[in-house]
Amino acid sequence: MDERGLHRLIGTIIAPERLEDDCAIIPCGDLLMVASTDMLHETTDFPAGMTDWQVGWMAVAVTLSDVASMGAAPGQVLLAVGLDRPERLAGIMVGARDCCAAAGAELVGGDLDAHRELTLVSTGLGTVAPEHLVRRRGARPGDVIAVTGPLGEAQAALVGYDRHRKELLEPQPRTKEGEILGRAGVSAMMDISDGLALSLYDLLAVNDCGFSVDTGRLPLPAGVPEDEARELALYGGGDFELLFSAPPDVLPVPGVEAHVIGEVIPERVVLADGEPLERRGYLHEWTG
Ligand SMILES: Nc1ncnc2c1ncn2[C@@H]1O[C@H](COP(=O)(O)OP(=O)(O)O)[C@@H](O)[C@H]1O
Ligand SMILES: Cc1ncc(C[n+]2csc(CCOP(=O)(O)OP(=O)(O)O)c2C)c(N)n1
Ligand SMILES: [Mg+2]
Ligand SMILES: [Mg+2]
Ligand SMILES: [Mg+2]
Repeated sequence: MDERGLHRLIGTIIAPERLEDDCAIIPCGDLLMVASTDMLHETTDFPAGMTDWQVGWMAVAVTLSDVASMGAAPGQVLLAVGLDRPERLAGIMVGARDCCAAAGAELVGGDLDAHRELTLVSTGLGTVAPEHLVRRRGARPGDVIAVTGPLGEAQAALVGYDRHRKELLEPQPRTKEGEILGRAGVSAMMDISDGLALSLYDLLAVNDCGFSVDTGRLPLPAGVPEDEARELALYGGGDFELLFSAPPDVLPVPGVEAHVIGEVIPERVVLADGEPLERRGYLHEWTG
């Protein structure tokens, strides 16, 4: 069983539309509030050699990336820390604060507990005008598909390409880009935490159309042989670029690096170079 299967179970207990986007969407006066919460663990998310500052940074970055994917402006972050050793706390909190500051967000609260395995849960809030909200649903045939930067760099670092360690350990949430893209009128958006292929299948699940990618157009990690780089770009996790669709005349968007990688098609399939794309990537799994 993997997390997507268990999401279907959650969708029988709370409204399944609640699971369709990277964030929950909550009315907030004339605006909408978006809210994301994400859990990270030492063994699955913090590679050996990572500093405490980087641990705090990453925990905030992953949740602000979800806020950005809705077209929202980042606002507040709360960080719950299940702490294995007290001497780690200061570094973690400073990393979290610095990531908030870099994105224009504020660290306003959290929780603290003793825990055998270092476990961080970050909650991010943002706001957006209803007309600028972007959801995963909304892609239309004829739209282009684009991403905000190179894919596969985090996974490249995990398989030994040390030049990409900074991208793995200090992911940059695309908060500025998300807000600009929301105002520019992109039709659907999400962040790519689990790899491009899985993300395209997540979009497929909530849209009435399909997605066709030209692998020759993927922005690849530098310094990696091309075949391996393409594999990392399609299936590697931990990148945190934004994936979006938009009517072709929306691009280019000033202030946003956008790489067009394909187009939205009427058929409900995900294709790479005209062939069905494998549905695999970074998934939490339960054995037994
Ligand atoms: N245990 C849960 N209970 C309720 N909603 C959940 C739960 N886990 C995930 N979700 C919701 O499902 C959606 C997708 O979550 P997830 O796959 O973690 O997205 P992301 O990769 O963007 O963090 C989000 O809207 C999230 O709030
Ligand atoms: C050991 C290890 N593998 C991979 C990564 C890269 N990475 C960071 S977060 C993440 C996936 C996103 O985490 P998840 O808990 O799935 O969050 P969500 O998709 O809900 O945002 C990955 C693959 C990592 N940091 N450490
Ligand atoms: Mg996401
Ligand atoms: Mg999540
Ligand atoms: Mg994930």
